[in-house]
Amino acid sequence: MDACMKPSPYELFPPEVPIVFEKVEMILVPVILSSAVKIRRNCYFSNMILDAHNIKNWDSHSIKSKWQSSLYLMENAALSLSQIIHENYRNKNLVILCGSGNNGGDGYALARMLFKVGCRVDVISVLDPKRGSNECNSNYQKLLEIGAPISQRNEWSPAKLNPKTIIVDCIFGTGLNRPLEGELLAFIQEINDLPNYKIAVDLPSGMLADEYRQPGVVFKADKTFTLQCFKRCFLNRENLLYTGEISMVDIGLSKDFKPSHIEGRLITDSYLKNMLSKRNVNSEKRDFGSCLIIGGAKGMAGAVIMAGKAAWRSGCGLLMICADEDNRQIIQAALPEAMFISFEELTLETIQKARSIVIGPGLGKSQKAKELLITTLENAPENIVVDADAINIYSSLEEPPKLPRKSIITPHKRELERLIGPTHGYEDLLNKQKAFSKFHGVILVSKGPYTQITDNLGCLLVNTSGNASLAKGGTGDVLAGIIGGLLCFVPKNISAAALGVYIHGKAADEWVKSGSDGSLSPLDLINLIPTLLKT
Ligand SMILES: NC(=O)C1=CN([C@@H]2O[C@H](COP(=O)(O)OP(=O)(O)OC[C@H]3O[C@@H](n4cnc5c(N)ncnc54)[C@H](O)[C@@H]3O)[C@@H](O)[C@H]2O)[C@@H](O)CC1
Ligand SMILES: Nc1ncnc2c1ncn2[C@@H]1O[C@H](COP(=O)(O)OP(=O)(O)O)[C@@H](O)[C@H]1O
Ligand SMILES: [K+]
Repeated sequence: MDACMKPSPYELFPPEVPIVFEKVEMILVPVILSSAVKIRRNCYFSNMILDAHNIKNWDSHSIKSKWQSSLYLMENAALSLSQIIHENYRNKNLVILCGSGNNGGDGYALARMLFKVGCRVDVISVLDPKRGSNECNSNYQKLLEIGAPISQRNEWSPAKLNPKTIIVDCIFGTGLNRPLEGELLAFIQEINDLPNYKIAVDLPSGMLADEYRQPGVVFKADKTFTLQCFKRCFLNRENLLYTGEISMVDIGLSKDFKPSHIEGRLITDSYLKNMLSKRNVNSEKRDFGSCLIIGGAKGMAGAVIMAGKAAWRSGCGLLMICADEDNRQIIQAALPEAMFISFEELTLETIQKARSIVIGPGLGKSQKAKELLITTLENAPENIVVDADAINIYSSLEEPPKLPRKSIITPHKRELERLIGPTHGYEDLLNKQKAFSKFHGVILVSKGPYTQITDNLGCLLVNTSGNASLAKGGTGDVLAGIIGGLLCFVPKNISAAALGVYIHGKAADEWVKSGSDGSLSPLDLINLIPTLLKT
């Protein structure tokens, strides 16, 4: 490509990572009708991660092409918000804190809709609406007209608030352009000290939409309902401290908007739907390839057993486990589906013939492990997952062998730092992760909440499934196994990585629907794979 020609954001992403508007059917209570009636409504979520400039342009574009007036768009945004808040919190007392920009406008419109259907809402004008945006002032007037209770900030004492009241923050959204100061800063600090459950609309106030590192005081929400798309600042996991759990709300922005820059894309349910296909009636096991798992040093058989079970459930046709001879019996008893070979029995032919390889779970850091890693990397096909101890050994080598192109490396935070070197803050980490992916031509899966995947093209994919129940020993082995299994038949490695992290997280999401988040065992994830892969 001509060096002067910047690729469009669409060219940057491979075709197998398309922009999608995902349709999700939600059952909602239409608050403007009657709370007894439930309707089904199709919501659309974009998987684009955008900066504040592009979000603003998207709003303006949608107003011009679809809504005609920004008030109509705001009305629709508030309608979606009111439906979700009514559905989840209708029996609670709410206090809505409103600023003077359009985030404040959302707050006044939201309060009107909730007030009309009998919710207990108090509204606090944190900033003077009359000196704010037209949309804010107009919605303030509409709320006044219906007689809803509105107080000014200086008339209201947060300290007297009932601890059970939910605080809804509509003070600042994407328009905040500098850290909070003076009275506002002190006000947010006072609110943060309260024990109440807190919700932020679009962004927690004080959070700068484009900044990975927040320089000032930010509202600390338990839940953030963000409008239409995932914001750049959410990429830094440290900001989860302020956002709490993030949910996206469809506000009806038009689908034909072309942003000038896309930070990355979210991995959502559409991946699962697009990637899965039924097996042909005349399939045979070799069509799905064999997955070879190398790991399981003495005393660490469990890691390869879990990775193997996960690969098996994810659809590979044949499974082979290569582990320490001492583990032969336990592995064969636990995984009769797999063939077993010891470290000594591993030949170059076995490595070269495998459709996919997972190396690392329970591998240990012995001299033998080191030799196995080097031989495997030098001879493996490109369908390889390098995980756990294999990453640690690789990072410690003075002259590491070349990583096979498009291999998938799955470090958690500490392993990532061993691989790419020490980092200073999220921006540095992301830049180094991207640089590593590009330089080595590999796919790096940085694990954790919102697992972030980078590839050789500079593409950033962010997973939306999963929860803290995954913070447990052994769940990483399961992930490596799932990706290894998928690599046997999913055509592109980036898709196998994205699909793997999504399924893994989704299994955890399914688990917490019925079990407590602390009780998950990695094996529970494996048991959930079959239903998630059902086409
Ligand atoms: N029509 C639209 O454009 C829509 C906007 N929406 C909402 O509008 C929000 C963005 O609205 P705005 O652009 O009005 O921005 P905000 O509502 O975030 O408010 C920004 C206002 O605060 C001022 N300000 C910035 N930093 C400040 C600081 N540190 N201290 C004091 N004042 C400060 C700015 O000058 C501006 O007037 C979104 O987050 C979203 O909630 C939604 O209603 C959807 C439609
Ligand atoms: N708080 C969290 N929210 C979502 N996912 C998490 C969280 N903590 C851990 N995970 C996921 O759990 C897995 C843990 O992997 P890893 O740390 O390698 O575990 P182990 O080495 O013990 O198998 C990763 O897929 C990671 O993304
Ligand atoms: K807000």
